[in-house]
Amino acid sequence: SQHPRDLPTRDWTRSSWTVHHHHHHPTCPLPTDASPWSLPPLCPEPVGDDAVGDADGTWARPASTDCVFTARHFRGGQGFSLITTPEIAASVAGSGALDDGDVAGVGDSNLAWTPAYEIRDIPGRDKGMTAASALNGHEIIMTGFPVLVIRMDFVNGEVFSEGQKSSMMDVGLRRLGEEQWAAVMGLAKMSGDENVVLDVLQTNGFGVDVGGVPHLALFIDGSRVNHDCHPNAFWRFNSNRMAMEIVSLRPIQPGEEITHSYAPLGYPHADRQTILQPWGFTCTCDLCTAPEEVRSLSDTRRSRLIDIHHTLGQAADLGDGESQEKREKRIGELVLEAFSLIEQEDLYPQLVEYYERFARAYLMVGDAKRGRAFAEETERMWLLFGGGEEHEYVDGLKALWAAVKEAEEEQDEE
Ligand SMILES: C[S@@+](CC[C@H](N)C(=O)[O-])C[C@H]1O[C@@H](n2cnc3c(N)ncnc32)[C@H](O)[C@@H]1O
Repeated sequence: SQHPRDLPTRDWTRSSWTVHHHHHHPTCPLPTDASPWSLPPLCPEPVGDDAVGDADGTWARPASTDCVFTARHFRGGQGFSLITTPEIAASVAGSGALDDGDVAGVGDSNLAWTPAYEIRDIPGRDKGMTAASALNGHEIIMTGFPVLVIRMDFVNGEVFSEGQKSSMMDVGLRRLGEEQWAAVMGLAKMSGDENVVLDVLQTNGFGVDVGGVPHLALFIDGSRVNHDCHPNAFWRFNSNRMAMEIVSLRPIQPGEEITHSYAPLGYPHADRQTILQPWGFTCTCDLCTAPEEVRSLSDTRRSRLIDIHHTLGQAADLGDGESQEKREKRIGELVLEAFSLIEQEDLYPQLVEYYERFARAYLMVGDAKRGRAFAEETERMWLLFGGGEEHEYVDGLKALWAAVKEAEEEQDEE
């Protein structure tokens, strides 16, 4: 994990949803028609340091070894290549995530539709995304579909040699045609790695979950969004639709640059720099270039907010031996202070996480009523930021509601 310490902040800008298998096909095609892959998967025999071969020279490819899968027709011909295990590829194919039928904006002939954004030159940052017209808060600015999705362990592991990885990535992209190849090669690169596709992926990849497993996803337009520590947008990924959305956090003026934070929100300056190191740039956003006294005030507030998060996580020990009333009062003070800090730092998206902290702190000292109230707020924020009922924290919320019910039952018994 990139987190420099045990920090509370959920990374809204790097969020993702996992594949749920509740897609319904309107028709029942023959099994042989069901495969979305337009080419046979490419499954080379791994020769990396961690590849397993048999001593007697015979070799059987382990079932969970990565292959290159390609769907050329994906999203009206954009095309899509996936480097992952056959099991995960089968779950993606079976979930209907690659069908174009019910994906808005694909395949319909609404020529009057114009995107809400433009890709433009931004001084000092090469290219960036700007608003084509005025936007409200919580508007979907862009829906993007990946050209390439690669299993993280394939990239980081040593089952395949570096040469094999490089050629598998090349093949995956080449199979999408000259236009997509050129578009990807034109994206920002930072490391100068001789595996150019890997360099592009490290500079522009979005960490997403597919089949509950970490993958890196590459989007052409989505790659042009620059980082800001006080962003006006965030992104989310829905693996049921293989779609990434960039969503406004607040009203945006026409021509204003659209940004999201590559790092989780809420960290002080030094931590942010550490987190951003893998991207290889020094952040020039307003918060990072603010006068020293402004920045240090912001850092103080952020550090204090993180402290409160830790303290509330151990609310069971808070004012040990004190009366329940005193402990609830102490929690109430910390909750109010956290609210004020979140407002001053404009960390509104962080509330989704802090509300759960507040709920759990109250439950820990046996205050089921306040616990329930903050659980409701947590759920409301998840629906808002997750984009509806299909958000990624469904299981987490179930656990939270179970804890609320347990506390309520205990109270009834008293
Ligand atoms: C994912 S790309 C963003 C789009 C990029 N500007 C382009 O022209 O394709 C990431 C790169 O953009 C630049 N960048 C993004 N946010 C920045 C920021 N806040 N300050 C300085 N450079 C930034 C860095 O060069 C970084 O490696």
